[in-house]
Amino acid sequence: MTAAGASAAAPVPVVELQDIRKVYTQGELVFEALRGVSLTVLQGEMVALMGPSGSGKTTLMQVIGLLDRPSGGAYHLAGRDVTTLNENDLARARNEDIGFVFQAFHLLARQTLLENVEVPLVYAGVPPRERRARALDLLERVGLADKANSRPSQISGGQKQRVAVARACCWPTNPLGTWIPAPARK
Ligand SMILES: Nc1ncnc2c1ncn2[C@@H]1O[C@H](COP(=O)(O)OP(=O)(O)OP(=O)(O)O)[C@@H](O)[C@H]1O
Repeated sequence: MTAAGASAAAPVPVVELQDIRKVYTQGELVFEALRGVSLTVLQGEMVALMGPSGSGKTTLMQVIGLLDRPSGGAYHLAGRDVTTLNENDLARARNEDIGFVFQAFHLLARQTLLENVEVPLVYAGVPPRERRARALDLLERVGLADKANSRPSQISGGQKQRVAVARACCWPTNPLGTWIPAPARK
């Protein structure tokens, strides 16, 4: 037996940080919140970021989530250098490549759960019928399809979190470019 054809495909790096630094300045005060963070997250990997209060977890997540720019270092997201993107391209990358579940959920109070989940697809210009179908599919996956027309004020904290998870998964493509439909339902 030869090795050729027997080896599994190499895992694809999705997040690659090299020597990331973040400096906050307030007038004369300069504070170095990140001092050279290097991290690689492969496709399909689950990573938990842990550290004492004030150690820079939020700062790092804001950099990874393209909500803030690093002061130095290199960041490649799904193989693309994102440190040089302009604001429009950053907004597009946030919409297409990143899903966020915020601690406080940040659901839109006046919109239904279905409309909340649809939001990333509205920004991406996906036609209404398709985005409704996708959002409903995601609500089904988190067990909330029967509450699609409820508002955030009518559901529990755990249910809000599930809606936020569904919204975070609701992007036009995943970082590597494919939409994975739910398995057929009986
Ligand atoms: N906008 C800012 N201006 C100046 N300093 C900041 C700013 N944001 C955060 N910091 C400082 O940077 C450091 C890292 O903050 P960060 O919020 O990333 O920590 P954290 O690990 O998420 O903390 P916690 O677990 O308490 O939420 C802290 O010392 C904080 O005071």
